[in-house]
Amino acid sequence: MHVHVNAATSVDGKLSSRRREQIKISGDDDFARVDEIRATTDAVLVGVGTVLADDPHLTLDDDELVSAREARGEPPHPARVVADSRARTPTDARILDDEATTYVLVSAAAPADRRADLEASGAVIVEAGEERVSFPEACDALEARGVERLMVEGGGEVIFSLFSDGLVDELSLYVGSMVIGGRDAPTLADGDGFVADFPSLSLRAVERVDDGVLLTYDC
Ligand SMILES: NC(=O)C1=CN([C@@H]2O[C@H](COP(=O)(O)OP(=O)(O)OC[C@H]3O[C@@H](n4cnc5c(N)ncnc54)[C@H](OP(=O)(O)O)[C@@H]3O)[C@@H](O)[C@H]2O)C=CC1
Ligand SMILES: Nc1nc(O)c(N)c(N[C@@H]2O[C@H](COP(=O)(O)O)[C@@H](O)[C@H]2O)n1
Repeated sequence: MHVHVNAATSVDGKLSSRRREQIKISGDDDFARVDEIRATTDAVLVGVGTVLADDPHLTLDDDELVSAREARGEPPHPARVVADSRARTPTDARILDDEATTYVLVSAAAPADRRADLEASGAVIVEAGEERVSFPEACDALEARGVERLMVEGGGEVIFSLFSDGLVDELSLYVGSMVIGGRDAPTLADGDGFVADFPSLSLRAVERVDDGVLLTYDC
């Protein structure tokens, strides 16, 4: 499986503010670029923190990209995936509408009633891990369901775990020209942080996009 992480940060590396509310960091051209990456993937993954904070939809905005996928014999939108160890995703979350398949990755510790509620709301439950979602197991389970190309849109907890598990193949990072600040504001890679064996990336491209910079790395 190819795992492509895409995110937008402020100059100081923040994904959003300390209020953990969605902030428009990207400009129009960068959002169009994100749509194009989504269009080439089989599934788009976020953590439950992003679902609770942003209530994202994770489908394609551009109808021409939808038509091109259909012409290739693919579903109109990539599947949506949420890493949600205890099945906390709200049943009225936008990712649970019927526009695309939605996988909810849970751990063995997820309560049975919450799993049933999410299944009744259209989710496909995939168990991977004991207390917390195990991404290596989850990737195998998604691959068995036909997901070869996985895009990850955040947030910082999930991105850290994927780097920690050595699962990231590619990173595209849009750095917008704003300062957000805040010691408690989420950053590109949160979690416990590394103290040794820091993942070292290989810079492939640097490009000006909108009023910011797009950095592309092989990982
Ligand atoms: N600018 C940008 O590009 C983006 C910004 N954001 C912003 O980021 C913030 C949300 O980020 P964040 O709070 O880090 O949330 P995440 O989206 O990273 O979700 C974190 C949650 O995912 C669950 N999870 C399940 N398995 C794992 C695992 N193996 N490793 C890590 N987490 C796991 C955990 O909850 P549990 O234990 O219950 O499973 C955890 O609390 C919001 O403010 C949002 O607006 C988000 C995406 C993109
Ligand atoms: N690329 C990018 N730039 C920003 O400025 C952002 N705030 C985000 N956030 C991500 O986009 C998701 C919203 O997706 P929908 O438009 O609802 O499909 C959000 O949840 C973050 O993952 N991304």
